[in-house]
Amino acid sequence: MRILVTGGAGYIGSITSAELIRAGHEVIVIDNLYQGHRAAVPPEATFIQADLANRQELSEIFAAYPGIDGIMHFASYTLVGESMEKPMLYLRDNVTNAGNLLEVAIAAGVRRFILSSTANLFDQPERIPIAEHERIVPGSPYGESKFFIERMLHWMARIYGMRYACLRYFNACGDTPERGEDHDPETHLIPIVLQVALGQRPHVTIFGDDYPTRDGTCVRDYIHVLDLASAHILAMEALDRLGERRYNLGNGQGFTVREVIETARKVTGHPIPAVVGPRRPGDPAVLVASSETIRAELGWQPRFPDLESIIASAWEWHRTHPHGYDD
Ligand SMILES: NC(=O)c1ccc[n+]([C@@H]2O[C@H](COP(=O)([O-])OP(=O)(O)OC[C@H]3O[C@@H](n4cnc5c(N)ncnc54)[C@H](O)[C@@H]3O)[C@@H](O)[C@H]2O)c1
Ligand SMILES: O=c1ccn([C@@H]2O[C@H](COP(=O)(O)OP(=O)(O)O[C@H]3O[C@H](CO)[C@@H](O)[C@H](O)[C@H]3O)[C@@H](O)[C@H]2O)c(=O)[nH]1
Repeated sequence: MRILVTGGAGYIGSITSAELIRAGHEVIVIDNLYQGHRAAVPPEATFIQADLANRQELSEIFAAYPGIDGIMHFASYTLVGESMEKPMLYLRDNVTNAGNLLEVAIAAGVRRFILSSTANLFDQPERIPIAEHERIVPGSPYGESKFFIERMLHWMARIYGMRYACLRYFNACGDTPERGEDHDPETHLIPIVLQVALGQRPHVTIFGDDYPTRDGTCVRDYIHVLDLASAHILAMEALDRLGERRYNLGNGQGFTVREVIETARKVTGHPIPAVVGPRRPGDPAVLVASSETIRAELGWQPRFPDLESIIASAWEWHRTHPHGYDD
C-alpha cells in the first residue's frame, strides 16, 4: 500500500514508517519538523516538509501523490502537561489540523485512516485494566482534542464511508537501534531518567507521591514503540473488513514512577537520584490498558511485554546517541 504518514519524522511515526517499509509498503512522510528530525525519516520514504495547518499545501501534496491507500496520522501536539498550560494549541490546532487533513483526504478519495489516540481519554476509569467500553472522560485539553478527532472520524465514516481505527496508546516507550525518542524539551519519564544516567541531569523529579497507588506515585502502562508500530500495520491491513474501530493499546501491566526509576537503575547500573516534587496537573493516578479487543480481532501480540527489556532498548539508543539525532 501507499501510506501517507503525518508526523513521520517524530518518535512513533518514524519507527512505524521504518516498519511499514520493512513490511513492503510505500511511505510518504509529511512533517513540519516542529519536534521531528529529518534524520529519523527512513531513507526509502518520500519526505515532504509541510504543516497540516496549511490546507492549500495539503491539497497540492495529495494532487502530486495520487493513489494514497491510507493515512496514519501521528502529527500533533502531544503533551498532557503542556495542554493544561496552552489549551488552545490542543483544542484549536490539533483539531483544525486533523480536520484539514481529513477534508483534503476525503476529497482525494482516501478512505483508510489510523489515528494516534490516547489513554488520556480515561481520566476517571471505573475499572482497571481499561477496556474500550470505559466511560470517556478526557483528562486534559490534549485528551479532549483526541476525543474530538475520534468523533470527527465517526462522522466521516457515516457520511463518506471512511474506514478507520483509533489506536489509544498508553505510554509509548523503548527505542530501536536506529531510531529513538528525542524531544526538545524532553518531558517523558523514561528518556528523562536515562538522561540522568548519562550525567545530563542531576536527578529526576517524581511528580507527586501522594496518589492512591502502591507507593504513592502514578501508575502507567508502558508499551514498546515497535509493538505500537505492529498494531498500526495490522490495523491498516485489516481496515477494509474492520470498518470503524477503537482499540486500547498497552501491555496490560502497570508500573509506578518509582518502579520505572528502580528498573532503570538496574539496567544502567547508575544510582539515578530522584527527588519528589508536586503533582503535574492533568495526570490521572492509574492508567492501565486492556488490549483484549485488538488481540482477539487482529491477533496483535506485544513482543516487549516486560519493562526491563523496554528500558534496555531505550538505554541502548540513548547510550549510543547521547545527544539524540544531533550526534
Ligand atoms: N508518546 C506517547 O506516549 C503517546 C501516547 C499516546 C498517544 N500519542 C500520540 O502519538 C502521536 C505521536 O507521538 P510522538 O510521541 O511520536 O510525538 P512526536 O512529537 O515525536 O511526533 C509528532 C510529529 O508530528 C510533527 N508535527 C506536529 N505538528 C505538526 C503539523 N502541524 N504539521 C506537520 N507535522 C507536525 C512533529 O514535528 C513531530 O515530528 C501523537 O499524535 C501523540 O499524541 C503519543
Ligand atoms: O519528569 C517526570 C516525567 C514524568 N513523570 C511521571 O511519569 C508518568 C509518565 O509521564 P510521561 O512520560 O510524561 O507520560 P504521560 O504524561 O503519561 O503521557 C504520555 O502518555 C499519554 C497516554 O497515557 C499520551 O497520551 C501522551 O501523549 C504521552 O505524553 C506520569 O505519571 C508523570 O507524572 C514524573 O514523575 N517525572
